[in-house]
Amino acid sequence: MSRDILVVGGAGYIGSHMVRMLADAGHRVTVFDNLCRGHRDAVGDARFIEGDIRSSGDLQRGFASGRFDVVMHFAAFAYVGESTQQPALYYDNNVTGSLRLLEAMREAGVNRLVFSSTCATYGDPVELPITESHPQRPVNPYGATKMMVEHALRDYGRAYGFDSIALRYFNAAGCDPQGRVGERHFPETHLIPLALEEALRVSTGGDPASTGLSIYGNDFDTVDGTCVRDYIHVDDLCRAHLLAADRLLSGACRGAETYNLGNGRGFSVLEVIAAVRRVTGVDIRYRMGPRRVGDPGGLVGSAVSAGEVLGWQPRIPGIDEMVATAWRWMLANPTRGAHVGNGVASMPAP
Ligand SMILES: NC(=O)c1ccc[n+]([C@@H]2O[C@H](COP(=O)([O-])OP(=O)(O)OC[C@H]3O[C@@H](n4cnc5c(N)ncnc54)[C@H](O)[C@@H]3O)[C@@H](O)[C@H]2O)c1
Ligand SMILES: O=c1ccn([C@@H]2O[C@H](COP(=O)(O)OP(=O)(O)O[C@H]3O[C@H](CO)[C@@H](O)[C@H](O)[C@H]3O)[C@@H](O)[C@H]2O)c(=O)[nH]1
Repeated sequence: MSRDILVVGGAGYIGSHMVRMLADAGHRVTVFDNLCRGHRDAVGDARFIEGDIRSSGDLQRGFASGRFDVVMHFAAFAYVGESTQQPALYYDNNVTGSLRLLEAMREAGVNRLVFSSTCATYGDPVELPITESHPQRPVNPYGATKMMVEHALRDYGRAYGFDSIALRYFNAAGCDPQGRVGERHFPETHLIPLALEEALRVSTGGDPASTGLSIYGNDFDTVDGTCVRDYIHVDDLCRAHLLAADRLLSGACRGAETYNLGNGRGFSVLEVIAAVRRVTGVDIRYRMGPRRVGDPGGLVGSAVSAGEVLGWQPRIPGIDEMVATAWRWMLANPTRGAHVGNGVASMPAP
């Protein structure tokens, strides 16, 4: 059945993949985004409202423009490192912005939300794989902001009959296998696209003075000392959102629920670089650098609950396949649309 879905932050990396998947599934999609880190052309043919979630006025305008069955909320700042340097930016955008969105939803009588949460809410794991009941003790401001929104969702569920599903993603990776959208962060901070940029640079004979990729620490208690993360394909994440929306619409979710989304398998930074070498055939260079503040050593998730309750299973679990989808997109879009990019490090008040 076709539904009206509001995708907040739909011009960003994961959001733009979601927009494609919703449209492919026959839903009517409206995107609300202030384009501070997203791209207007990533939204495709979907209806677009330019607005900031920190502005109640912008949100009222957005909700007045239609009736929405479900809201999917991707809008946030999402860099662990940046959050340790500029926490104010993160509390303002991720917490204040999300609270304004919840209030605007209440005012508009829309009470179904799928929220992008993160494994960064767990902090340093006390046991692996991490299940949803693992203690949440975030070790960086980014994780703290997402945990605060989860708490608000629980309280809204109890008090206001507000139904929500928070999906705690592990590390999003890859691009649309059909090559329609990709990952376009400026500057890029994520490991896989950075390694692929390096492969592209080497294979096209670019800047020989480049020092290559820096690995943030090799003294963690992991298989080879570098950080281990559970990478999950962006389309698998988006499919979980479709299933979560179905669950909300069926009335089966009452209050706030949370599910991990990961593959249950971790890869170290060195193993990711090895995968990038296999896929691209390029011997990319790297150097060992210091740890990045706020990085836990190993994060691997259990997504058993998402399987049991949502019926979700990853379809692209292999690291090489994930990397290959991102590499194909990068080869086809070597500048990643930088001419229409923005990606400013801060943004003005709404
Ligand atoms: N990328 C990952 O590995 C990952 C992992 C776990 C959770 N998440 C979460 O998933 C969501 C999407 O992540 P992403 O990697 O696609 O990020 P992204 O930066 O590519 O996309 C975020 C989008 O939100 C928009 N936005 C930001 N602040 C806004 C505001 N105040 N008002 C309106 N729009 C605003 C940006 O312009 C951008 O289009 C985030 O909430 C992030 O915390 C991401
Ligand atoms: O140049 C680099 C970039 C990253 N890393 C390491 O690679 C791993 C992955 O880093 P990155 O790709 O930056 O992702 P994370 O910092 O793990 O954060 C992502 O994944 C989180 C879930 O784990 C999400 O919540 C965040 O939004 C998302 O940015 C980490 O161990 C980093 O220390 C390096 O060694 N060198």
